[in-house]
Amino acid sequence: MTTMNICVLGAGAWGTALAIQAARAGHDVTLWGRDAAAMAAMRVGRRNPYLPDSDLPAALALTADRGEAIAHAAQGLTIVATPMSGLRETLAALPAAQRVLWLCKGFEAGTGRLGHEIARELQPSMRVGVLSGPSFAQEVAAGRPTALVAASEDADLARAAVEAFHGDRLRVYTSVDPVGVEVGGAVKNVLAIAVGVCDGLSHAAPDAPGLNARAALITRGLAEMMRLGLALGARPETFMGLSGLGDLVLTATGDLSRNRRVGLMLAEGLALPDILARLGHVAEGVYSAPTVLDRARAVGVDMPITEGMVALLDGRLRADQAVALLMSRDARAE
Ligand SMILES: NC(=O)C1=CN([C@@H]2O[C@H](COP(=O)(O)OP(=O)(O)OC[C@H]3O[C@@H](n4cnc5c(N)ncnc54)[C@H](O)[C@@H]3O)[C@@H](O)[C@H]2O)C=CC1
Ligand SMILES: O=C(CO)COP(=O)(O)O
Repeated sequence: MTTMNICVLGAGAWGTALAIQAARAGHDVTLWGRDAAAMAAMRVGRRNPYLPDSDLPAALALTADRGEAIAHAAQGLTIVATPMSGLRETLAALPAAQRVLWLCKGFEAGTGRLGHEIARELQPSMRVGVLSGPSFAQEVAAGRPTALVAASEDADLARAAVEAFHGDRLRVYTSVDPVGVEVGGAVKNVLAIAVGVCDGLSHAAPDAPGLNARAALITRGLAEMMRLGLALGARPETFMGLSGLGDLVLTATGDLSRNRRVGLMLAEGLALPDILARLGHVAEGVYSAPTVLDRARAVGVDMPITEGMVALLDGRLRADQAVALLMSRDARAE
């Protein structure tokens, strides 16, 4: 293995977990976080409060100086690990020669753009890609087996992602379909909210939605994700892979998912601001849902589950009404 200089920009749960993974693999890793006091505390305690059960490897460098972190990876690999809302600003701050992978999953609020579309707008010559797939940060930090997919039009960049993270606990597959990988990652978050709502309602009454409804939502959700992806130019097989079906199953059914937990709490009748305060982490589906729907409408794609979630998140429908609306749709061919 060749040792690589890697910087991870964003010290939340996922950036920290992958920084731990790359440092354990023997790379020279610098993790940047924007909160200087939090980074100083992490330097002393060797823990990130987002991942309270995982020690930070001694060799992992921690900084609140973004320029220093970027310079460290000038010849290596830069990982953008901010939420979707920070991707634009972070990409704009990078030199064009930097090789960059981002981890965020969503459509940008306001513009409705995917990560690769933002990169094309800001840094057309930059070598870029996305790392996605079913992966709770806590499990990766704990060294539990995980498989990811690195997607880029630049084969060398996808190979660099494999070199940075692939190991006996973390497999990294490559893909040449960043559009499909990004659409999967963005839409599954909205669908996970929907499945959380369904599961949260399941004890409300003997005829409440149960396991049958959950399986139907996941399957029809996958169809909805795929319709949008194909309309945006993705390859159909990508949706059967790790970033599509894989991440949808994980996020919709795994209680570590923040998006699923948003759905469970909406089903309890909690207000969205209270839910987000309780979560303490980003739940991208909340911010992406309206933009997923806007993009779908712009290309003439029907996304009824997403539409129901947008109405619920807006406060136009209650949780039970959003689910009832899906059941009241006209019969059609699968
Ligand atoms: N946590 C997980 O298991 C996984 C998360 N992801 C994705 O990774 C992205 C980040 O998620 P997490 O790390 O889990 O979020 P988190 O909520 O744990 O942490 C987000 C961190 O980003 C920082 N941040 C926010 N805006 C920023 C900006 N503009 N510049 C710099 N830092 C900024 C916050 O201060 C916070 O430390 C999201 O898009 C999420 O969907 C993807 C796979 C797994
Ligand atoms: O993307 C994830 C797992 O692959 C994390 O999902 P949540 O953001 O819903 O926790």
